[in-house]
Amino acid sequence: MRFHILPTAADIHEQVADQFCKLLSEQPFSKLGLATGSTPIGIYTSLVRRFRAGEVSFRNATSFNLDEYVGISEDHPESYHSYMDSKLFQHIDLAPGSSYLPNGNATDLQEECSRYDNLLRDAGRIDLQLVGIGHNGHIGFNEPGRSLRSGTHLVKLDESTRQANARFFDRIEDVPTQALTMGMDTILKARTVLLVVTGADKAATVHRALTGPIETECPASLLQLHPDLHVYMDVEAGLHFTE
Ligand SMILES: N[C@@H]1[C@@H](O)[C@H](O)[C@@H](COP(=O)(O)O)O[C@@H]1O
Repeated sequence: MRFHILPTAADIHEQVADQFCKLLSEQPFSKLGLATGSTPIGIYTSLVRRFRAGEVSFRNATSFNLDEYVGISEDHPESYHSYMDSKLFQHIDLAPGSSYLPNGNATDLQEECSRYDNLLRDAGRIDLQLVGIGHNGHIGFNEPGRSLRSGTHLVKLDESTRQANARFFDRIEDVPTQALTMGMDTILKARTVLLVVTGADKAATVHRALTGPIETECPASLLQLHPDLHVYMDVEAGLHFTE
């Protein structure tokens, strides 16, 4: 586990974008694991800027997202399809058909989970997996519980997750109650995982996840088992690691 505690979130955005650019220049056919939420937005902004400056190309890359809500359409402004399109995909040269997200509107959600797992299996290991962390220690939408699932699966979102994500919706009632998420096994199989955490409100969560017991009640704690985990925190999020 390598810790990078940086002065500001902006520093993290640049360093993480550097990692993506370095990988793509060395291995243009890389498989990228992408995340949503507010934390990675600055990383995507930096990648778009570097693409426009001719510093990076995604032409030969493939991307897989961690998760998607169930019950809102793909073109809903808060769907993760819309998020990825507006923050990254429509601004870069990733080839059409090379970016994958689970389909939260599939008529048969179990079949959709199998389809996504088959795509992931056929693609092989993800080279660089970006993840954030929820306040309750979730990764993707792998919520705390007595057990965790290895593959892509349907989850009932925690009330605390719905409350946390309510800021993106008009009303709490509009926040979906379910989602599809990549499972922990797929995340842990990625060659390199970049965990990005910013803000004082996540300090206790990330400290518990990375120094506490490995337990399904804190899905992010399983990242302790990963052989190439890089943790990027700003000083606020990294508070308990430096005191
Ligand atoms: N499914 C996403 C996660 O992938 C993300 O890590 C988490 C934290 O989001 P934020 O970065 O907005 O705090 O929220 C969502 O629930």
